[in-house]
Amino acid sequence: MTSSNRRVTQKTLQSLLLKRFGMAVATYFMIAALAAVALYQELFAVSASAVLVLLCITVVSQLAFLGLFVSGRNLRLGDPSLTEAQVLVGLGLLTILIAMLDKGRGSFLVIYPLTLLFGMFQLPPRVFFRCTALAFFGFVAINLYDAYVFSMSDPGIATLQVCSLGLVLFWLSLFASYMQSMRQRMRQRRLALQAHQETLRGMMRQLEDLAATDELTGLYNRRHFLRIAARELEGLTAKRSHGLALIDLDHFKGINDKHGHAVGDRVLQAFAGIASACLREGDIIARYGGEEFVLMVPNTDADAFMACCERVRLAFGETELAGVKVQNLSLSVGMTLMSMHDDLDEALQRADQALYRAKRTGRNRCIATWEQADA
Ligand SMILES: Nc1nc2c(ncn2[C@@H]2O[C@H](COP(=O)(O)OP(=O)(O)OP(=O)(O)O)[C@@H](O)[C@H]2O)c(=O)[nH]1
Repeated sequence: MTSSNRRVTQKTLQSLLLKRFGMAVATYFMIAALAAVALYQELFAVSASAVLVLLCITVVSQLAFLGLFVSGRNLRLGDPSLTEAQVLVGLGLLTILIAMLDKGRGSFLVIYPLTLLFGMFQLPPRVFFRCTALAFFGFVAINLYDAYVFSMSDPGIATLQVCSLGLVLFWLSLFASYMQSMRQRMRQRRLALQAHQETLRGMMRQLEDLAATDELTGLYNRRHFLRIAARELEGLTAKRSHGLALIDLDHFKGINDKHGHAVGDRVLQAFAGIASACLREGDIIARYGGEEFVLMVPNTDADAFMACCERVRLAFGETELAGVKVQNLSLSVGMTLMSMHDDLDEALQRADQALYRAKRTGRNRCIATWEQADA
């Protein structure tokens, strides 16, 4: 991943985490409103100033989280979402709030599952179970303490509250682990699907290559050449020209007749290798059919194009096949230049006429249409 990509991903993650943090803060506001109602109804066993101290602790804890998110320090931690820490702080504050209450505890118990919901999709099942256990034992501890100091107002209701909280939290743990396994399965399916897509894309690429390539020589085939040559011609500007050449191996029938078809094939392959080695990246060579090839050299002029074709001709003349002595290998070339608004078929015809002239005047030579015009 590039550093700019990483930065974009981190920014998206941070804004998502800040949104979630905003939701948590909104929940704190709602609980504070509920606590205010309880205070008004005189349901607290402690003074209003003790409740105020708890409120201040809550504000400080949330400001600490906000500071971590805004400064980006959370990104240096193992879990940048700080989910476990936020859930634990939430559960701790809630347990203290409940401990401060006298009769209204039952109403605040529903906030335990609400707090735990924040961690349900994020926390691993083991950690989630630990959080629910802490919430449960925190509440049990409050009641045990009340019993110890003989301040339990209604032991029956307290027992019922402990049991119902235990039940709800146990169910929540099971549900969380079920949700996690569902997510895991979905992620595995998505990965498998991505792998299938990649294989399909690879197969498509192979098919495209096969459809564009001549099997024997590995060069482009005629159909593909015509397609890319037309595209190159479209992009041609007024002051530039492309070179187009038809290349025909001389007396190829004789090679086949004398050495056999297999050797003829090797000569065709040797030509493909030599021509590719002589050309530059961007030059387009293709098998036009039989022992005939077509070459397009983009953005060239008469001299440079002639030099290029001569290079191929001379290199092919020096070809040696391992294990067979094929003598006098040569080729003839018909060349033309294409300018803007030129027609590809017409240019191919011009090159063909030049090739015909090269054959007629003795083979093993490059003849250009502009030379015909000069002559
Ligand atoms: N080995 C082999 N031969 C091929 C292939 N395709 C075409 N040929 C042969 O190439 C020969 C071309 O012969 P001609 O068109 O008479 O041309 P030439 O013998 O090269 O004569 P000039 O072009 O006039 O120099 C034919 O015998 C075809 O059978 C191929 O894929 N492999």
